[in-house]
Amino acid sequence: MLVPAFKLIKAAQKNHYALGHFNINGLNWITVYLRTAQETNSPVILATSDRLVDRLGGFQYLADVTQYFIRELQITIPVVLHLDHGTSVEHTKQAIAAGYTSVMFDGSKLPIADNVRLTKEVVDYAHARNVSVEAEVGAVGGNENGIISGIKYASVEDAVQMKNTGIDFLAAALGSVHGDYVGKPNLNFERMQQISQVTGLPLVLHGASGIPDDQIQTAIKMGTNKININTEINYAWINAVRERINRKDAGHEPLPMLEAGNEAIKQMMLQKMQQFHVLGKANITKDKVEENSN
Ligand SMILES: O=C(O)C[C@@H](O)[C@H](O)C(=O)COP(=O)(O)O
Ligand SMILES: [Zn+2]
Repeated sequence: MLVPAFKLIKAAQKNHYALGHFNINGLNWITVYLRTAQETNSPVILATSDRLVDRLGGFQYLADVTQYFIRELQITIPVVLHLDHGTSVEHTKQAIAAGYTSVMFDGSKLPIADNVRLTKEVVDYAHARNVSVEAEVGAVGGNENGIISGIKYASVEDAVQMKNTGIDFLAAALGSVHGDYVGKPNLNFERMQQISQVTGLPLVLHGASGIPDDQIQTAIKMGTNKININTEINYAWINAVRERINRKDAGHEPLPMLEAGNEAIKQMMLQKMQQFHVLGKANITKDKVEENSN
């Protein structure tokens, strides 16, 4: 069942766990995520990063193929199809028109006034169509050739301004980095808790690959209810496929190689969902979804 994130994120907030947000990098990712979430009776967020949407086939293809697999694989757990790091208001509208049930508008590179104004436009458009919205304040860092740059810690004031747009969840950047960390992550948990308490919003942790378990647990305690994972899943896939290809008996059939990658995605996803305490939580959220779907 494809659903918006409204009820799922509220259930996570109320019950102190985090939804897993897993990025799609090809069709295999979609089927493995759906099957693993179904097998474990867990709600799941499938996300496509705006920077990759065209290369993956476009919004309509991604929405249609996800719906197709949900039907064919008889998936009954709640599934959110989310636009990750939407780069423009126009793209969030295109994703919604294609059937995405949740969108992120990423205005983190803009001055806060512009970020707030454009996010509000997205919220008005999305909510009128029963689609949930994530926004970002501060900026998540990036790793470019081993050099970390672009980290900007979110302020409480910016978070409050963003809350007033009516968003459903907030990526308050507090020291996390997309891709590999150099040294230890330096997250500001005190600010995280403050933003959570002052805004009352469920928080989103981007760049969660490579963050040690104790910090993930602290983030959940401080109000994080959605955790984004991409890099670690991709490394798991790459390493498994590489190992399978390099075997002496590798042969020439691509499928066993891809299947080794699928299994690695599954194991990493399971590990993350266990860490986020979301395993088996589909019923809490499913009841809420059904209760509120009219
Ligand atoms: O790579 C993308 O474009 C998606 C990621 O930014 C995702 O939103 C995310 O935050 C995952 O972080 P990672 O696990 O450090 O790649
Ligand atoms: Zn991200």
